[in-house]
Amino acid sequence: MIRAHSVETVRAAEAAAMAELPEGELMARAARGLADVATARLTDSGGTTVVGLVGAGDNGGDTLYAVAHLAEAGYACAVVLLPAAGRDGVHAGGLEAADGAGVMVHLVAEGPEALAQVVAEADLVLDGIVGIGGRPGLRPEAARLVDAVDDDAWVLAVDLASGLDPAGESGEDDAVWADETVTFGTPKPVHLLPAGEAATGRLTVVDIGIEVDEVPAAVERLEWDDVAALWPVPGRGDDKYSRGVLGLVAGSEAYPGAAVLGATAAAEAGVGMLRLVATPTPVGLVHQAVPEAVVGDGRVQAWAVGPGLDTEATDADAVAQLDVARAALGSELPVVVDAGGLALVAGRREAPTVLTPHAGELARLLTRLGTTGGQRGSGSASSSPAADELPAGRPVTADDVRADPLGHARRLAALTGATVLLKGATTLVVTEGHAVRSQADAPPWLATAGAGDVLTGIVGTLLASGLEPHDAAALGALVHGVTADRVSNGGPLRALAVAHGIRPTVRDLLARGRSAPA
Ligand SMILES: NC(=O)C1=CN([C@@H]2O[C@H](COP(=O)(O)OP(=O)(O)OC[C@H]3O[C@@H](n4cnc5c(N)ncnc54)[C@H](OP(=O)(O)O)[C@@H]3O)[C@@H](O)[C@H]2O)[C@@H](O)CC1
Ligand SMILES: Nc1ncnc2c1ncn2[C@@H]1O[C@H](COP(=O)(O)OP(=O)(O)O)[C@@H](O)[C@H]1O
Ligand SMILES: [K+]
Repeated sequence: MIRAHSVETVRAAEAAAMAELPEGELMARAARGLADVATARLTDSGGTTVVGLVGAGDNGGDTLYAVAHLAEAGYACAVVLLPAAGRDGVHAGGLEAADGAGVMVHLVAEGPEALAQVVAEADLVLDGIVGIGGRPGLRPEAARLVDAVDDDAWVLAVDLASGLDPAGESGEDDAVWADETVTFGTPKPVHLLPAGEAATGRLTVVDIGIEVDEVPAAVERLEWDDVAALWPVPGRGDDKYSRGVLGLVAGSEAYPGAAVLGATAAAEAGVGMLRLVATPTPVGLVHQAVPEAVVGDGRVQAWAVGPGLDTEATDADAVAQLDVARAALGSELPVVVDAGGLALVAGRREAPTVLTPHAGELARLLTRLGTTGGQRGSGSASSSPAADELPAGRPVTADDVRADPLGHARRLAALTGATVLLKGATTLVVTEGHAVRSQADAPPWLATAGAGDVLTGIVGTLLASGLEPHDAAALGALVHGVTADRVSNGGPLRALAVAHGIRPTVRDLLARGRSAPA
């Protein structure tokens, strides 16, 4: 599992480590690690020139020392000191090291054109403008230099891409767009959350000897090697009932295919037994595609409610199906609720519940439950001026959710007590009292109709086997995403193919776990 820690945790761990170490040792380790990564990238690309963008804090200090190492190794190195105070405005020890190594030092006072030319010549750019002490956004002089970076240069962000909110809660358009981020000690929330993940690029963690293992993480991400420990594997004493029966309330005369996708996914994920509650057309299709499924209501260990459910339909079959859906939501059994089922969510549910909206569904649900737009989510550290200018009392929109996915997912989790799995390129899993989980395993090809129905089938299977909602949701998102990546293999995919890819994917992930060292 990748664990990201808050800035406060990192500062405390840094202080504890510094108390035990000689002055400057942590920064020396950070700079050495940074220079090693930079050297590896320059070796790969055949690059020879390095430019460091240096801000006022210790992030600039790391950068100055790293550039000094690179100059000593023979690379042509320059730095641009961004503070208006010039040489007096940056880390003194770092500047001394850079001077001593023969690094060319440029000041902002030289003017934007001259500096843009310096930056444009770099094969590798070290972004040391700000780190965890930074406020979101770039100042104009920094933004101009960042714009001047050559498209082919490797942009290496020091600790985090400058301009991003270190907590990863507020999005920021004006930030460095890194090819790679070298972070120290532990990842920070921004590296794993939607607001910062894309600008972070590849994430490399350098060990500098700070201790955070015992401290709760702010954000977690399950990795392939976590699957074996979490995935329900049957034992000798199991039967189909003890493994977990899933009741799938899905499919309608209007959207029959969703039931096939959900049922196929559950069967492929190895559900003990599947009961389908649907109207005649989806029942007929599922009979063909998933002969293992049993039709009709009955005893189950968990429910999956919603794929292709038509809550507007009024014929007798649909009404009977909707009655089962409402009864499932009113029961004390675990439920995963998706698509049409979300329209039936009325508020808090005490039993284990996973809601799996995309941004538009989350917006509609929050609006219906009485939340309004025009303010940021409860989890947001700052409020965006654009959002504040909106009139209070208007409906929450999908754009509101996209601007602050974590804040809105937290709001729904607080309103319903449920685990909220917010779908997107990075899928968030939010449960009150737990570290946020963030999974980014899928290729963009997964953004295709029906993909969500497959996810519901997987998460339902995991709930039926007894997994906690937080684990079922994150593990389901991981397996869904990894399967999509394998099925896509760089090209288009269809939802049914993802469903059919689950079995070999889970088998291979379990085999990895068996061969991994204990
Ligand atoms: N923690 C650890 O274990 C270790 C941490 N290490 C390193 O220290 C870094 C943290 O250093 P830090 O605390 O000095 O803060 P940092 O990120 O350099 O920025 C603060 C400065 O930037 C300025 N500023 C703020 N916002 C701005 C903006 N938008 N645009 C422009 N300027 C802005 C602000 O000045 P102000 O404008 O407020 O006068 C202030 O002076 C950390 O990320 C890591 O790299 C390593 O050495 C090893 C061990
Ligand atoms: N850009 C993207 N990159 C990777 N995965 C994505 C992207 N956009 C959406 N997804 C994933 O694709 C799936 C789409 O599900 P959903 O929107 O519910 O589709 P449907 O309702 O048609 O089944 C979700 O699992 C979501 O996380
Ligand atoms: K930085």
